[in-house]
Amino acid sequence: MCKSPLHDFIHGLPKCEHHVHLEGCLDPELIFHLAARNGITLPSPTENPAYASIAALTTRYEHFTSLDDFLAFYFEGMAVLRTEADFSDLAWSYFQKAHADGVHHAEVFFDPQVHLSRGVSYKTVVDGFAAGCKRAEIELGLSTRLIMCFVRHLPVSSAQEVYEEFLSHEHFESELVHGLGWSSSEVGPPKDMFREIYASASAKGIPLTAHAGEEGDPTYISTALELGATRIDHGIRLIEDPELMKRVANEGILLTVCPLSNVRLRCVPSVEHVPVRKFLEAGVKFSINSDDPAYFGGYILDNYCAVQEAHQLSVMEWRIIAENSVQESWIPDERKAELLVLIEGHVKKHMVEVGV
Ligand code: HPA
Ligand SMILES: [Zn+2]
Repeated sequence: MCKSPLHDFIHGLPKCEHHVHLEGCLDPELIFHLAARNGITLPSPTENPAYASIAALTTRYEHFTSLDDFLAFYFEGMAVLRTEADFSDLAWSYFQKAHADGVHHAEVFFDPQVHLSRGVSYKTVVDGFAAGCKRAEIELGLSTRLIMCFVRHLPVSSAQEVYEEFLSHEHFESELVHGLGWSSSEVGPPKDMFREIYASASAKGIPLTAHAGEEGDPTYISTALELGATRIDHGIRLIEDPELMKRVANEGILLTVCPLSNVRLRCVPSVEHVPVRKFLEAGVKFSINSDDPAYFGGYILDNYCAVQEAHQLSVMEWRIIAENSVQESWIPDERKAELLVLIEGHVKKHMVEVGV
């Protein structure tokens, strides 16, 4: 909870989340619990003292030194997920928290390559996550979308395999998996490593996004756009290239900004340095998201609150953020219209309460 007089308004503001990795919702307690349930040996504390206890692991997460330092824990942690129930329980626990934070629509990432590499099938992963999504739609009234991410630290051939599996499944036809993205290590592997896959997916009209401009410079963003991404995950380093920033604003490309993630991964020294105001002034559309909430110290409302404490936004600025989040969601116009009505009603109610 933040100290802002707008806290209740921000809490109740209808939100869309576009950048959350379901595997990033696996908190230390659940890691230890699932390791025991599935008979999986976590790294021994002599190998890595962070695994000495739930408390030690939680404390270690407060000291990531970079994206890759975090990713080592993230990929190690997800090894405890084995059964369809593990995946559906994890998704359901995220959706309950998101719902409590005022989320009405959530587009959620998952990383099948990493699960396949340890013998868990694509079907187990997708069926489990999809069951969690369905439950959230029925029991909580959320709309949801699954976005499959390719990871940049594994060979392109592994991404190609999972892309073919995605195309061959009924999931593709039924749009159970709605869009594609890429994530993992940014600086190091070739910027355009997914060129062929993105060209093929673009030609099929599949919505595409990409992690870029988190640690990497703005050329990572321009490369992602050149390859067909119509949305950019993170993108905070866009402010270093004013010309590209104009293009992103003119084309209405959404940045899915994750303030607490940026601080924990040392991309910025504090939330004050996340260029929220510069983006608002330049007309760049962005949403505010949690990324890997179990690792970065907060879910979506914590991120909204951190932005409010750092940037003191007005009701009208929050309205713009909320409306842009709806407009750039990958949902039909009718659903957008429903969500825009909710936002308008929420703003009006607030105005009446404060006597404006
Ligand atoms: O913030 C991130 N960046 C890149 N890859 C990721 N995978 C999970 N979270 C992230
Ligand atoms: Zn991410």
